[in-house]
Amino acid sequence: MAFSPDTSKTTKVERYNSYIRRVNTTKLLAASSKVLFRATLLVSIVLIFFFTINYHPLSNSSITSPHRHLSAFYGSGAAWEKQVRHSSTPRRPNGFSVLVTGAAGFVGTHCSLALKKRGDGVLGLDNFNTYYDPSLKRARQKMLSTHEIFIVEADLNDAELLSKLFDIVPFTHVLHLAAQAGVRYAMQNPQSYIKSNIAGFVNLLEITKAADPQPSIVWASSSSVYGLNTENPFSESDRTDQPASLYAATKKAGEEIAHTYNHIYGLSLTGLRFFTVYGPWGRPDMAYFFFTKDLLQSKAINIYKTQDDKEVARDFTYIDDIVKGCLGALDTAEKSTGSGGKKKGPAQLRIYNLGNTSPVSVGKLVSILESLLNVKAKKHVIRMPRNGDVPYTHANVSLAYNDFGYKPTTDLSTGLRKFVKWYLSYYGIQSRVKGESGTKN
Ligand SMILES: O=C(O)[C@H]1O[C@H](OP(=O)(O)OP(=O)(O)OC[C@H]2O[C@@H](n3ccc(=O)[nH]c3=O)[C@H](O)[C@@H]2O)[C@H](O)[C@@H](O)[C@H]1O
Repeated sequence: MAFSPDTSKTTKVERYNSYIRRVNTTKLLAASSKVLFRATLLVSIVLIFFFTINYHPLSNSSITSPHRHLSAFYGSGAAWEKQVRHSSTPRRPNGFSVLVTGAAGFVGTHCSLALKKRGDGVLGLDNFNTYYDPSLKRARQKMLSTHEIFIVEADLNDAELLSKLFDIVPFTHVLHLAAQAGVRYAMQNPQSYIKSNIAGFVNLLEITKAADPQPSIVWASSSSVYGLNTENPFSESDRTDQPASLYAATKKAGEEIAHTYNHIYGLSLTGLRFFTVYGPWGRPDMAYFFFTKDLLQSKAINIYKTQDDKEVARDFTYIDDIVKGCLGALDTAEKSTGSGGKKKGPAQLRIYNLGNTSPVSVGKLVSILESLLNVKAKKHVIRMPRNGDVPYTHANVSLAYNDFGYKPTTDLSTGLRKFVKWYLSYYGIQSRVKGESGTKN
């Protein structure tokens, strides 16, 4: 018989020890789950508090919006609703009621004014982000408010607020100009382009598709969609599948997204490809604007040339011509065919170039500014950095001419003269230009 030790005592002791261990573990688990529960509760409270205070759809490291309240804040209160209704009510028979997104922006401000002046109702929407000097946006807002145009401060991605606006106002049209602009900045802050130009646009389309009545939408695409296109001039039927920058790619994506919402929901959509728009109240991030600033401060400027040492040129288009194009597109926009998100028939889908049809080199632009400002530029002619820029743009506008009589009438010298006059006046700079007032009004 094999030796077998008596294990009955040791087994009892082990069982007892094991029991004690289990009891201790259970106690420990209970205690730790209490601690865990409390910690989770605390973290949740902190997180809820943090997002309530700080969440903003456009928040990112380099662009901020000062308006960080919840949408419920904007959308509450009888006084607020009264302003929304008052601003958006047309004052002419059969006038439009237009929601202008990006109303504190350059093109948005000019279009809002033009619509209001002819008797349409205009409600603005803008997030007043810091991509460029927000004080200029505030000054535009102030100017619009003297014409009884109210701007709601909110982001395109704020679905709750947007639906509230559509609950209050039966908008006939949306002029969608809010976007992350700038070709070269897309390399620094790519996400801001996705947030505004894609997510924001889709959010707007989701709200408008569900609105009853559905408004007609006119929106800003860009000449940059032509990218590396070599046809000259650029026509709407040319290829646009070679964007040179993320900005261009998001605008091109917008055109495809517009197709989808038109196809599924019957939204009437018109995209306008703007060609380098300039003029009074313009954008400080654009070359003509910061060249003016730098020339006046005797700073050197970089003038780009192509990789094969050719001059870079743009079809610079004056703001008043663009405004006429936007109003023409709104006036000829057919009604959307859906209601409450259901398509009832085919709807209009359009794309137009809005350019000047007359490209001018950047060198020529600088020499016009030199003569208007009466200064000599310190020019550095350098090869265009590989940052999304294209060598030239040139619009064929015959489609817009045929459909709504679009005909640009302002040449670059005339337009820049008006810009310089505004610039000197706005910044209170003593004029060196004969006959120009340099006092801020
Ligand atoms: O049509 C559009 O859809 C776009 O137009 C505008 O882009 P662009 O045509 O690139 O205008 P802008 O930056 O003023 O540069 C003008 C010229 O100066 C050259 N340029 C620029 C900077 C510089 O330091 N030196 C220089 O030579 C530069 O190479 C270019 O040839 C809008 O900004 C954009 O948001 C979008 O709307």
